Amino acid sequence: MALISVDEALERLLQGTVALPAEGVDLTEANGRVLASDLAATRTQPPFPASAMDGYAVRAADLAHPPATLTVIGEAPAGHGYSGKVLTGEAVRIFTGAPVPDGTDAILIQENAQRDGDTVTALETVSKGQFVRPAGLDFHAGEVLLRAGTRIGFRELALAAAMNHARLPVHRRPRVAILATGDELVPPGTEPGPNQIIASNHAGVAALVEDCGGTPIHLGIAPDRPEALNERIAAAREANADVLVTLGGASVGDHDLVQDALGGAGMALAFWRIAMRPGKPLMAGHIDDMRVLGLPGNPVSSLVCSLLFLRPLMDALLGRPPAPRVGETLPLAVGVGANDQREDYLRAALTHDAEGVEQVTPFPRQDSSMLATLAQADALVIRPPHAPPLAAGARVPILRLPRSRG
Ligand SMILES: Nc1nc2c(c(=O)[nH]1)N[C@H]1C(S)=C(S)[C@@H](COP(=O)(O)OP(=O)(O)OC[C@H]3O[C@@H](n4cnc5c(N)ncnc54)[C@H](O)[C@@H]3O)O[C@H]1N2
Ligand code: MOO
Repeated sequence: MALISVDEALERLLQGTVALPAEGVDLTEANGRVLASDLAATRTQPPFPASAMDGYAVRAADLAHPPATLTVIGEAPAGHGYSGKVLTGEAVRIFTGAPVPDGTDAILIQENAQRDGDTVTALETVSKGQFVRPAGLDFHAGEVLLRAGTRIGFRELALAAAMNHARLPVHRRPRVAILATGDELVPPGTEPGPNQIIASNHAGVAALVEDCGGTPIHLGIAPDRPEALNERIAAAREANADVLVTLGGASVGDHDLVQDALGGAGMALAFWRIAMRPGKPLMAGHIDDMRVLGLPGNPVSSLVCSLLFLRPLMDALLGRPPAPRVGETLPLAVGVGANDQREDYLRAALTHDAEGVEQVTPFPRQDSSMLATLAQADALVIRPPHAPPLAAGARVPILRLPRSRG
């Protein structure tokens, strides 16, 4: 089978993918979830003209020539309000958030007022509307403020609460079963045998699944035996996985048994082997409605392919619009050589030159086993197939890597 392009592979992977059904969750459980329908305000906020300051509700015209003394006829704390009408020469003691009483049109802040028993003297003028939040300043009932496909974060959560939604319609979280394969692998925290290494890919992929809003299902490490693989593939189906991610065993070696096992379980192959580095042996298909993504075993390959393929698949399952793969370009700080037929994703550092212009430096060594350089990288430089050599200063497409603070 010939190598297919990254774009073609993405298209085949996402073909026919529909968003998972909606479910209702309490606001307290909604952080990180993706809205399944548009959300409109059920109320107007603020519902009444409200004071933005502690002070006195006044008629601005009364204070045209300070100092002006007014009679304090009542009090309006937040949550209560003053029910009477305020006439000329009168004021109401008011606190932040309280409804502005009838007849008043501005707030005199208490720092500019002198209280003396039943009277208050304004030391400054105020303009009409000063420190008054008109009704609906924030939003009006019926306004759609959050769209389907929006990922709920701390800001959206507070807004949904203010709109008086106690439960939110969100897409069910994609369930992603993750299966590491290979006799050479032992779990982190155990002592490897003489020819073994620590399995790392499942941990990174599971974290990415969580970051994308999915639930990882850990299927452990299957040794290179067909029965062991068959057993774990069956376990993925029993766990109702929406996606099965296999790690390793995707290439052409005698011990790369994954594709055979998946084929035996009824997988319809969408593609195998793509024109990408790292990630050549990537494979995709489906067993009934369970998607299958066969990631290459090399650690950097599996994580870069997760970013480029698993992330958009998760977005599609969550009803989110696909993020553009390429968009930004930056100047190279150093020259790069010509590329071959595989689209290359080079781990790179972002820095600023003397003029403060951001620039990108690909690391000199790009072996797909080197996880340390992936963790150090700020971005991936994308080199299209057959790209010519480029000198320092040439602009190249980049993909910023998600980074935790710190
Ligand atoms: N003759 C050829 N050999 C290889 C080709 C090829 O086209 N012809 N492709 C190479 C490329 S490119 C890649 S990428 C690798 C991927 O092969 P597999 O997907 O079959 O991966 P494995 O052989 O199982 O493992 C490769 C490498 O990664 C380590 N590994 C595997 N799983 C994990 C894990 N969960 N955590 C950490 N490390 C893992 C494994 O020990 C190997 O070192 O094939 C090339 N070969
Ligand atoms: O494609 Mo492999 O992922 O070059 O190492």
